[in-house]
Amino acid sequence: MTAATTPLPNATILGYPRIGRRRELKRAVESYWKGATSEAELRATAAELRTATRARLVELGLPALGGAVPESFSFYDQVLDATLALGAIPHRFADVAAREGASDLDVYFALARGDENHQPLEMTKWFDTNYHYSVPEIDERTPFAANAAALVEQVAEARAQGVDSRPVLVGPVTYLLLAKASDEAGGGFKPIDRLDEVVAVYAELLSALAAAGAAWVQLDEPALISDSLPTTRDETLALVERAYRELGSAAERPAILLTAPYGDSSRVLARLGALPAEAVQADLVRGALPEGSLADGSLARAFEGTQLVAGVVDGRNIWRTDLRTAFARVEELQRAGIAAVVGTSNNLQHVPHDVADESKLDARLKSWLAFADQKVEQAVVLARGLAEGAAAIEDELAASERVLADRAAAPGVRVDAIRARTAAVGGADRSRVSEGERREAQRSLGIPQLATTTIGSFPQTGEIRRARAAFTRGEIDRQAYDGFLREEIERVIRLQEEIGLDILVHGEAERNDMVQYFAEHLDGFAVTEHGWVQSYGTRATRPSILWGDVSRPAPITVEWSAYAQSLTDRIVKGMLTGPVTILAWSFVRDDQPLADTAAQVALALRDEIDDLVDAGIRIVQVDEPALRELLPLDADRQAAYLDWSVGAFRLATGGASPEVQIHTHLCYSEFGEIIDAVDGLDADVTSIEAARSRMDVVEPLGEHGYSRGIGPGVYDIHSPRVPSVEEQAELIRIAASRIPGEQLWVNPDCGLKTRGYEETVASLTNLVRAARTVRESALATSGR
Ligand code: MET
Ligand SMILES: [Zn+2]
Repeated sequence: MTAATTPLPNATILGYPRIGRRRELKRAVESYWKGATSEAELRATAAELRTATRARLVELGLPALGGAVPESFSFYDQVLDATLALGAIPHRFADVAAREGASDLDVYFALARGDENHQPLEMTKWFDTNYHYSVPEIDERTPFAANAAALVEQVAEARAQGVDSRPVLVGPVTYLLLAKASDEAGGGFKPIDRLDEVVAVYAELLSALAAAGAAWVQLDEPALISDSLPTTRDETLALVERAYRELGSAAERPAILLTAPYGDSSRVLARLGALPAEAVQADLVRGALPEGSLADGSLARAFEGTQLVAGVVDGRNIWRTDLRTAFARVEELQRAGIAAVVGTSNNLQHVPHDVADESKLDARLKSWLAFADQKVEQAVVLARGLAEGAAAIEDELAASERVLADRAAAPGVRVDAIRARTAAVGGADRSRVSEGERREAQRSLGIPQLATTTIGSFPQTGEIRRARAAFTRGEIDRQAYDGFLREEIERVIRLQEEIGLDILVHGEAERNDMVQYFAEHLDGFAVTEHGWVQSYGTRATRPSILWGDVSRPAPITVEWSAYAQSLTDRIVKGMLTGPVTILAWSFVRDDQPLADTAAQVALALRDEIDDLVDAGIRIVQVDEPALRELLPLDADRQAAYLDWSVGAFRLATGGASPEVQIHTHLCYSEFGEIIDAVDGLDADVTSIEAARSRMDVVEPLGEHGYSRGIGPGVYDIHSPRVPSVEEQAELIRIAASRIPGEQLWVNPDCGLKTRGYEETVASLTNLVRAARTVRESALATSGR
């Protein structure tokens, strides 16, 4: 490095939400997509948002100078940003890039969303979060050429505002480990094979940033903490060492902050400290320091000349930090001779903007919460303590203690009756009679071979959304809204009868969201007004806050399911969201193990199943699409996780008598990895996503000797395309070649809520015909 490094200030954050306090970016981008605004207008809105963010961060106390303010804006996705910065445009998009007058932004959105002639880049979950990134497609011929324009523009924009910001980029190793080999890649090719070339392009990007005046750059390498990647952790570490030795030796570059967020970096931290990065961040919420490394001085030796950004403020959750404990940890590092500064555990993109925007939350609950802005303030307080001594922040430390004490003692946080009930749970509560006995008992349901059904939701039409909004705003009363929902249910039941489905659903029209709906009806949860968190691109969700002991004050879904069942002779499935998914898609309390929280939710669902059955429901589906998502990245923690998560599902469903058929639904493609866990759920029938992978999962299922009911999806609901009878019949045949017909169910990949009615009816009609075709040909060949 040519310029002398100015150390990072005492407080920083790894990134800030970029969607805008009122989701301004969503509106701006979607309006650009519709052609209602120009690229220049979109760019101007983006610049305004970035400028407002920097100003806000400085107002909250991050120093304007010295690289404390992260430059973490993205139009859509940070991995996609890296793809553009590397010029790594897949060949199949070369025509878009070559198009007359195509701007960088046109190429960018074409990759993200596809167009008439191009499938978009695949999307998948970013580490163990509910954020989805656009998966880079790399092969031997993918071009790499530095395109620093966007990064440089932002640095210049910040400087004009008087802010010396720190550009943020996904690091080279993580980028390539998250990429997939393109369809054109040769057998055996792995994107990471091209690390050296990619590092060379990063070196060019860094030099452009240095030239633009950036003092610091942040390179995120969460790959370092994951066991769920194509490389082992040791291999990943070796790759990171290779890459950063190279980057470190670049002639002209900003100082590098290398981050290892989202998990435990204790095994690698000392070696990261020894790299030529000027600062290294460790997630000290999820992770720890290397055992004994302070006492024996080894960490201090490794970090000589390197700052350690101590990620003590939780960037994944919305609770106020225990400042006293956090401060002690950073001070301890400093006392051990390490140049430690205060940071967050990860980018704050996973939390909402500002608690102050919530006008309807209970004031007491509100005082316990910290969204992004409050987290920044907390980091700033800790930093002041480092600079001026603990006495200078004693008021804040004491206030933080009071918040924790208030939270611990508040009514509803610990409810004796609920605790007594979970304490009394025994193994028997988690087990039903044997699978075989249940199969026998369920014969009375009269379910045919290759039974057809759906996953639960039917299209959420504009009419449904308008009715719900009118009800929420008080424009129509409960009676009118209920009447509307009943009509909707009746319509959906009649439609399914006409299409000829075997097992019906009520359609879930009453649900705004499969988790929030339950959160709104359970004690122990709160919902926010503006607590939006980006899920992917312009999509955001509003996770509920699980703050107290959970119980069910009254039945939730029974009225709707029972009404649907009263309309038809066919079986209507009851439809619940499972305990793990409810936890995964909410902000959960951090004052007790997740396993305990899950058990409370499970008992509430157990009561709901009881009531459903009493009301005449004979099949209940408990959805667990997030089962895989919460699987820890750290292999050592996976067994314990599967144990409690599977246990919670079994506790929810374990009270159902043998003749009640329990279904579950999981939607993700890496199903093969957790077949044992799925088997452990002990559900009678499981529906899974399989259409896009053309039934890849039936192979491992066959090998596993899976003996339960299984419905591999034959209709990909992610697109409006209508799959033909023959196409769906072919998928059923592939499944039937590995799985006995008695076990096989025929269903779509997932719920239909995002689809329109026209394509849904056509696709389901074909699905029912496909099942009939295969049934008939099977009967013909078996001579029955
Ligand atoms: C993301 S899984 C969705 C399951 C839910 N029952 C639905 O049909 O929408
Ligand atoms: Zn699903």
